[in-house]
Amino acid sequence: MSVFSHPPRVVLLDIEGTTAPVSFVHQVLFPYARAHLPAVLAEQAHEPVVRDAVQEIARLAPGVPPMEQLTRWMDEDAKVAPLKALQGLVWGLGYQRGELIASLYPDVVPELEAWSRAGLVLAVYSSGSEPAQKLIYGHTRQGDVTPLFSRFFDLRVGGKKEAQSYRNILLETGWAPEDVLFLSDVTAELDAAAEAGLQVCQIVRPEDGTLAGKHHPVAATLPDAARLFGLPGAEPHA
Ligand SMILES: CSCCC(=O)C(=O)COP(=O)(O)O
Ligand SMILES: [Mg+2]
Repeated sequence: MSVFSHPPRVVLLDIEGTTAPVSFVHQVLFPYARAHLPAVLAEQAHEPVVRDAVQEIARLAPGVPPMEQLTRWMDEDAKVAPLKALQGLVWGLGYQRGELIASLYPDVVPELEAWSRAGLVLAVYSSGSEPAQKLIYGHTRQGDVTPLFSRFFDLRVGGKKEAQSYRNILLETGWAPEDVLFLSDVTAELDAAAEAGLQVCQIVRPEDGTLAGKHHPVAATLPDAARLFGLPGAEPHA
């Protein structure tokens, strides 16, 4: 039974650590981007995504060679738009060549399908660029699951640790804050979303070694979150 009085109508989902294993992002996606970025930057300099990213790098880090700055950001796991745009471009090539296939936690697709069937609105908010989000959900081991999602939000609405970003999402969609449940593994993101009035739940995946915070409800899987928040589930609720 739910301990919450207002069942959410919208579920906004983080990706890394919430729907996709941290190990997949850090041991497969990030190294793939690191290996292929220099060639893509050199060979596709004329592409608008590359041109815009290089311009933005020059604005953010004047005088630093683009690849040097990108390497710094990758070392820091910085969530910056030009890096995220270029990583998305590289991953696109990887999925196209059949060198990448996206891994999601096993509970994710069945649960999202159950939520979608029940009429919940599903949306993504990740630091990964919108094209990168569509790629990951478009190339999962279970096939293309992008149709489950109505909206895709990335750093263009702002950083995930800032309350204003969540307010921007509410403004853009017209969603009422209390109707939206935000799921993430990162407590600072949940703090920001809660400040904007959203309902929040931390996804603490034991296999990722995520540490549970003290201030928000915690669930180990999406079905656990469904039980906590009174959402319909793929698994019958006890
Ligand atoms: C689109 S999958 C790669 C996600 C990514 O680049 C990243 O930095 C993780 O961000 P998230 O906000 O999903 O934790
Ligand atoms: Mg995350």
